[in-house]
Amino acid sequence: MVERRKSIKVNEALKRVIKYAPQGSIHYIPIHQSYGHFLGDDLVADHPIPPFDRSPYDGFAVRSKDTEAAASTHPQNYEVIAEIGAGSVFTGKVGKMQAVRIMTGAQVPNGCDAVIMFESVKEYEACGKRYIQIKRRLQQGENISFTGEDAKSGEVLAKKGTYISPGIVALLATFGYKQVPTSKKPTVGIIATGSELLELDEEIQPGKIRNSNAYMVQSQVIRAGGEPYYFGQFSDHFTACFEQVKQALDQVDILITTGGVSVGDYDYMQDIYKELGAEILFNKVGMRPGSVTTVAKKTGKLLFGLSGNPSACFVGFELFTRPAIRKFLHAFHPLLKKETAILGADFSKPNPFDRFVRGRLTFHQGKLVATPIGLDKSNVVSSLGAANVFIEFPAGTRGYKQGSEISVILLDDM
Ligand SMILES: Nc1nc2c(c(=O)[nH]1)N[C@H]1C(S)=C(S)[C@@H](COP(=O)(O)OP(=O)(O)OC[C@H]3O[C@@H](n4cnc5c(N)ncnc54)[C@H](O)[C@@H]3O)O[C@H]1N2
Ligand code: MOO
Ligand SMILES: [Mg+2]
Repeated sequence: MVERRKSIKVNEALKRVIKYAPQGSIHYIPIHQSYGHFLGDDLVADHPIPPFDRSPYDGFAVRSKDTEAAASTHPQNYEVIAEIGAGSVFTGKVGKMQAVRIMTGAQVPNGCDAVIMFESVKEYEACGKRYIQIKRRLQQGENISFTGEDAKSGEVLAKKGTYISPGIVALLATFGYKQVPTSKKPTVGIIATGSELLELDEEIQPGKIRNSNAYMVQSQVIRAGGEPYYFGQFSDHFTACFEQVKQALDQVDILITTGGVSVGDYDYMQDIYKELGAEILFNKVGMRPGSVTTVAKKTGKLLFGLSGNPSACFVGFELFTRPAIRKFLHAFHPLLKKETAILGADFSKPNPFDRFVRGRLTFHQGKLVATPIGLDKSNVVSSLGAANVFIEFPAGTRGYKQGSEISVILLDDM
């Protein structure tokens, strides 16, 4: 008799995954490798930015009070007593009706409180001295980038768990993080099962197909922030698969298998979990595709039994494995990122369960538009290439018209 499985809701399944998903350790890595990791600690400004009052222009630094009388009909003259480029500091004293020639990025000399651009002054020489002429009054603080106006000392500029984007790398460099505290990426083992699977360089044979899941899942792991480790593909033999799963689990933080999770005669994954002594968190979810997605836990590690069907495998990974990887990484937002979009085409199927339709999200006249792509079956591979979202059709609904507001899950969420 075929086993009857108890189906649970997607949210409940996700709750169980998040509850048991472990978190990884924090370690230091060189800054040039930090892009794409997650911050393992708050990024705190340990000094103000800019660290000194500086000039945002190439021009002349003056004392604004010396320009009080300046007007187009009444130009004032200032002696240029020094010249400083970025990186140099003028340590002398700037006196009444004096100016310092200053370049963008240089520290404003003590006593000066305004900068005027080259283009706004007239330069001339007299008796071997250099002068400028100013024809308007300058405000105190005019054209000065003040100490701390960009970031104050002690300010938390990015919280632990923030994704390290190129902008975060700029901040890390600004504050001297040659080594960056990051969450260790989980090693995610991948095992493909199926006696029908051909290696990629094998010719197509009757009844056989090439193994696409293993490679698809490896790239999904990388996109989610994990480190994939591929153990290879194995025929549907209980002992061989059991031994491989058992060995692999010792070597990784998270283990993914594809195929063999349904109720077929050669679907051994449930038996493997049993033999391992793993506790099954769920083995049926009220969703399509991916209803057979199974998650088990063993000695603090999660085992994801993803479907063999490519689209079901893809969806099962994004819905359940990605959040577990993000939790391992201490990500600030481990859960899926959603947006509201306008449906780009009619979707007439009934939805007796939560449906996750591969879709393409685009902008149209300032709005997000999500359009289902191609074939919507769980065994297809052709609609995966163009998908950048899942369009969510909740259980108990039917007949969505083009233009309806729908919720989408972002696949490229960083
Ligand atoms: N009697 C029932 N039959 C099925 C049920 C059910 O509830 N009762 N569920 C169906 C659903 S839904 C799905 S999804 C599949 C899940 O099957 P498995 O996860 O057990 O996967 P397999 O049987 O091993 O393979 C399914 C399908 O996918 C192809 N496959 C497998 N591995 C790969 C790979 N690495 N790359 C590409 N394609 C792969 C395989 O050849 C099969 O065609 O079960 C339904 N059946
Ligand atoms: O697990 Mo299946 O994908 O629902 O078609
Ligand atoms: Mg099967």
